[in-house]
Amino acid sequence: IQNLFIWNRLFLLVFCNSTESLIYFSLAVLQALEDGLKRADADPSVKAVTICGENGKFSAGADIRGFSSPNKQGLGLGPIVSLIERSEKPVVAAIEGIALGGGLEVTLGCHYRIAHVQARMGLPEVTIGLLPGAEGTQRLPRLIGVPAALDIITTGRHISASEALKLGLVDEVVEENTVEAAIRLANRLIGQPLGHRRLSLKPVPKLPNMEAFLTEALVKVKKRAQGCLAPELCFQAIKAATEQPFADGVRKERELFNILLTSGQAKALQYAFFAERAVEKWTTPSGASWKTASPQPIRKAAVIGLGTMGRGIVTSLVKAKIPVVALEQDLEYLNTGRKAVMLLLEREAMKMEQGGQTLDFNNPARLQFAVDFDVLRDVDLVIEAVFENMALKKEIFNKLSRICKPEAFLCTNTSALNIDEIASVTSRPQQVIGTHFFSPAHVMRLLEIIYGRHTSPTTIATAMQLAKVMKKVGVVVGNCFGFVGNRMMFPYVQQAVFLLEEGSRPEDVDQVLEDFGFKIGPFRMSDLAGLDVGWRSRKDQGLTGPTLAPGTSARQRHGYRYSPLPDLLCEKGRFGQKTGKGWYQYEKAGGRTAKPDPWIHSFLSEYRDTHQIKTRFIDQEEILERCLFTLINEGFDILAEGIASGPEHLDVVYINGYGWPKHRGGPMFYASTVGLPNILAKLQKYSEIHPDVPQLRPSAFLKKLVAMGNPPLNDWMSYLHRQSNKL
Ligand SMILES: CC/C=C\C/C=C/C(=O)SCCNC(=O)CCNC(=O)[C@H](O)C(C)(C)COP(=O)(O)OP(=O)(O)OC[C@H]1O[C@@H](n2cnc3c(N)ncnc32)[C@H](O)[C@@H]1OP(=O)(O)O
Repeated sequence: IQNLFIWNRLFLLVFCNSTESLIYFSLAVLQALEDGLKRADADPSVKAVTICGENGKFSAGADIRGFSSPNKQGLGLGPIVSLIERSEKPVVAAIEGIALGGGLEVTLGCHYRIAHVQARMGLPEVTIGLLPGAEGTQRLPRLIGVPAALDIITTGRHISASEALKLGLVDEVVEENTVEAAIRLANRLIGQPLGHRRLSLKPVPKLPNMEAFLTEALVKVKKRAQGCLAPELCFQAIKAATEQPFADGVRKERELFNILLTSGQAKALQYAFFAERAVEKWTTPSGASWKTASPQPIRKAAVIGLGTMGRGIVTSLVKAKIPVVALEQDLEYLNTGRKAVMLLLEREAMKMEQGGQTLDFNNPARLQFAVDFDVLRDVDLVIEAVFENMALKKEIFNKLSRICKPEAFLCTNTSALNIDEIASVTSRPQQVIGTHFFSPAHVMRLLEIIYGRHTSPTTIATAMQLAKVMKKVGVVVGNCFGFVGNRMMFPYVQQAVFLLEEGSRPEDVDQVLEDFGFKIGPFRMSDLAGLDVGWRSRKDQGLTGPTLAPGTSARQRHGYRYSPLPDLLCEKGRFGQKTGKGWYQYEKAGGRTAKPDPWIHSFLSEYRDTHQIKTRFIDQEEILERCLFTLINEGFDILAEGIASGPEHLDVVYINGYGWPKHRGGPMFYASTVGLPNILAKLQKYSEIHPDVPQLRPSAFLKKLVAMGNPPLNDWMSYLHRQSNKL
């Protein structure tokens, strides 16, 4: 696993691992590192040591899977870092590619660090629910000071070599061969004193107002953490470095690390890390798979429609360096859209400049605006992003099918519409695919990729590749109303509204779900998205509006419970933030600060009186269970129907597109922690109380899993013998 060379009085320790392209520490690597260091120390012919990675990558840190294995790999790294630091012979780290987590902590034990100009460094442990537990929380503040260490450790962000140089994290940045530069430096250092380079012996640089700084920093860390434990414990470990000698700080670090390691949050976050990577390996029930399908190159793309979604999609494509044509129906819409896109791009360019990057968008070869479909003749891929109207989308796709070159891919940005119906008006249904972006599209990471009955594996692979280039998480799902995300969202929002009928207020329901960890509760979310969006869809479905059959009961549709509350609000022009009033009131139309609205409270009382609904007190447990368990229940149906190929797909969708708290691992992971028998029992209870709500009736798949003894989440799919896509 490790190559050790004695070469010209220099000991070269090379991390390498024959089976993985990334080097992460297994027990064997740690053991070899320790043995190598001891050998170098004991051999009088060795005068200096250089540590580097194989194949141009230093190390991705500890093997994350090891944290949930019984012998907890990686936990022995701290003493090895100390061993490096104590070495009487100069040790130089040659950082190429990445040095993350334990990888970077190893370099902190080294006496000098040289990085390649393209190297990235970071301590991302916080993102997997941990802290840098190999003495990193004690060494980093000593090296670069408390504010910078706090930022790097509590956010887990990666930093570039040039930033690392500015911060003093590395001593030198080189453009050529890093290992040779490190060897040269190590040779120069032979016989030089090393005491001042041992970080454990250095004091933490003082700040004139350390106490006030830490108090303020803690408030910020907690606010950003939104219920996640790791950032705060990272903070505590760094604080210990400012207050205690190194050895005591290390003891505190270990204590805090163990709290995190045994917390459910670390497990959930590590599950989320692997889930995100698992969804890249997509498959469909018909046997198409990432293994056999190859993406086609996208050299030029087009976006049709410059509304909110289109603007964000254009911005994402420009940022991904894909030349793009932005198309609108007429010059007036085009000019409005162009202004909005340019504004977004200017803001993005400013953000990127702060990170030392540039964004070129004033070049017509990169970004072109047009009203004529003829400009689409040479594009490789079109993303249609007009509003949700089947007739309009079909008209556009028919036109695209005639104008675009035969090999061009046609994508529709839709949140619920039938991909097959849209594809049916083209002569190339195999190249039609749904790409459901989330608003704002240049910010949100999720891209739901929906294959239709005829979509080819190449088309899916191309859409997935596009997601990757746009730095999004693509999740391949089947075609059904609402796909995965919105389909699971419908029962959740529906329960939230039913709870209002029964006695809750919007702010009560939102509070419970925000305390659970959602970024915003269902009512704040509806106000943000606009209540008119759902209203239009319900009118299209004939659930409300002029097409509703006369005499239809106000609170029933097709024999099931229905709440007209959102329709009534829309009829009063309360569309949410955009009109300054929705489930909440806002300071003005377009305002962002939601305030509970006494008008809504009396409107709800009147409504309950009119429909003779007895108001009752609804506790937090019921709010949480009814909202979350119906969402999860729908998830089990989705899995049973083969709309998604595993629970991790649903979890990745929810974490990246719906503000589900990542430290709870996603809805299906959460279900596995609550226990499927508990979920089933609660759904049965609520379903008996509300027999007219089919969404509360437990999914057959959930029942089956409980009957099979509540197997672990990894095994769920093996209990489905045959998957079939409903559409
Ligand atoms: C008491 C002492 C305690 C602790 C000491 C040390 C703690 C740690 O070091 S914790 C680990 C810290 N490191 C990380 O969090 C890095 C995680 N990895 C990444 O961020 C990325 O993988 C990457 C930036 C390193 C590379 O990104 P990319 O090139 O996009 O590749 P992938 O993400 O697709 O990864 C490829 C492949 O490798 C697996 N993998 C990556 N890092 C780890 C790891 N640290 N442990 C285990 N596995 C890792 C990843 O899952 C992919 O696997 P598959 O190909 O099977 O999907």
